[in-house]
Amino acid sequence: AYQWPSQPYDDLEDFIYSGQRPDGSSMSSLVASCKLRGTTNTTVAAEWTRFVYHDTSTHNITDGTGGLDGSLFFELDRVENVGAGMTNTRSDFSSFPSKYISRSDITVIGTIFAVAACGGPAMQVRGGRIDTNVAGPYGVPNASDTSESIVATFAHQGFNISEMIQLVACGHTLGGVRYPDFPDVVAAPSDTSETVVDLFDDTQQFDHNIVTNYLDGTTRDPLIVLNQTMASDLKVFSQDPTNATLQAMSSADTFSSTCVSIFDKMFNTVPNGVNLTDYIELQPVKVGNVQLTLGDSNLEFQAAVRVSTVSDNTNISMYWCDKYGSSADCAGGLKRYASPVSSTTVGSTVASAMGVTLEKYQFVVPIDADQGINKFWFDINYGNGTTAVADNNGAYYPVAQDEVLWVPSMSIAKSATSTNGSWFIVAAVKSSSASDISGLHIDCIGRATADYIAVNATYDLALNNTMPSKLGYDFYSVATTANFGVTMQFDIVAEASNGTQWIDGDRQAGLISITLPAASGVNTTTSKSVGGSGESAAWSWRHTSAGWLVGVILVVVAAL
Ligand code: HEM
Repeated sequence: AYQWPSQPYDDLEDFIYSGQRPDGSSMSSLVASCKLRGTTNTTVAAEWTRFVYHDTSTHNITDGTGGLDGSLFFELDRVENVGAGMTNTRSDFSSFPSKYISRSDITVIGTIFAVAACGGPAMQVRGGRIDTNVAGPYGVPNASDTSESIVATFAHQGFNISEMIQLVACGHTLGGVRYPDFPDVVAAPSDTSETVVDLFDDTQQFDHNIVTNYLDGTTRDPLIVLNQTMASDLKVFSQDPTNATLQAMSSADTFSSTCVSIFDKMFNTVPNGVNLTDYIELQPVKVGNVQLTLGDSNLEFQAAVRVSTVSDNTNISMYWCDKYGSSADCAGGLKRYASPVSSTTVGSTVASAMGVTLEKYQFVVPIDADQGINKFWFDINYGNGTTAVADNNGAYYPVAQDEVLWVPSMSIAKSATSTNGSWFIVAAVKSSSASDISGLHIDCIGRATADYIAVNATYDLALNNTMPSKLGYDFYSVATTANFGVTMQFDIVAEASNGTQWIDGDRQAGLISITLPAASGVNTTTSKSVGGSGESAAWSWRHTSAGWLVGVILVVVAAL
């Protein structure tokens, strides 16, 4: 069962289903509602879907090289990749790769956002693709290629004739062919400064019209009915003279299920040696944005919990145990709890296609430095008679350490207008441990760079005497110098002389300038029952009404 924390799963899951980066910038919204690209009559979704196939195309099934590895980002000057759609897509994707989500993962996730945005199925994908930083071999078929050459090219990529037909039909249900990129196919409009896209079928939707129109002879597909030298879809489809492959995908349902399975094969076309993650499933309750840091007069703890299928009556509380003092680890049953400071509706086009609504509840609470926090969990009252406790399968959500903490409020974001500027990073180290610490550094990575190449760098932090100690912490800082691009993620690592390491991991420099709402008030309870869900510090059960019943029985048995 899924357990938090779990990278890269956590970041992939949240990006796929929330559709956005941790700082709120949404990739999914770029394609939502099957949006048209600018003033053209093709869609952003179509451009993104063409892009994924062209990255796949460098795969060589014989020696296992190439495939989805992000090489396409360096191949757009090739004739096989001509078209404004390709450069638009590269630019759309460029700010979203992150520590655990590669450029090639973004390319795949972009396609599932695209398909779902245009009424297609919600597809599940894996993560873990590894990017190359150089162009790969040539490999995309050109419309002018002979039938034999097109078949051989797909075979080289690992697709047989029927899979080739399926892949082309599933791709060419979206978008079309544009003048001026393909003047040999599409006739020039009267005003040649315009972009005209001749669509493959009459709809912008991800639907089976591309198939039925071909089968009943009404197709308008420009790669079938226009310039016959360039009639690549005709060359592809007529490899099966009986049309059995297209017949088998000529209903809405069979088209959808065939495309899910052939796209899955395409998405998993990666170089040998790349181990993809499991399929990334939606977690009904997902914890994120967890951070313990220093506020003005207290420590401050933040966490967000994303919950599906909530209503206006849904009520959520965060509970936690102290780390120090007489109530450490909820001794005596003492728990603290607070309400969220805000909530936001999130959700990618994939979540919408699944019919799921997602709400992210943000918690910000003051923590007394003498009490600390060692674990937290959530009590959810859905408001419809159902309650649940989200406690990480009984393990609770741990707060790993408080020896070294990032302080975003004292750190400084690089200038928004400069791509080159540095981030000023401040870490707080417990004064009681400071003398024991033999090394303090940050390991940084930026993947959203101007040249698409990940930048890694490590910096030592030095004691900053201009920042007086407070709340039992000393302050250390460093100004980064490498050009990490739009966002940077880092781990702060402190090493004690006895070899112990304390890590404040997976911090996001992109969160520096984000102002959080004021902290909520903190309540305290020693009651065994939390919010009617039967939760207690000593034991817990997570299952809604049935869990509550089991809880009542256990309480009765315990009382006897
Ligand atoms: C024989 C193989 C293929 C050939 C020769 C071919 C050729 C083309 C051409 C010439 C265009 C017009 C591009 C433009 O004007 O920007 C196009 C568009 C497109 N292709 Fe393919 N294609 C092939 C296979 C595929 C596959 C396998 C997929 C995806 C699975 C795909 C997805 C798309 C999409 C979505 C568009 C529309 C792009 C837009 O509207 O901007 N194609 N294709």
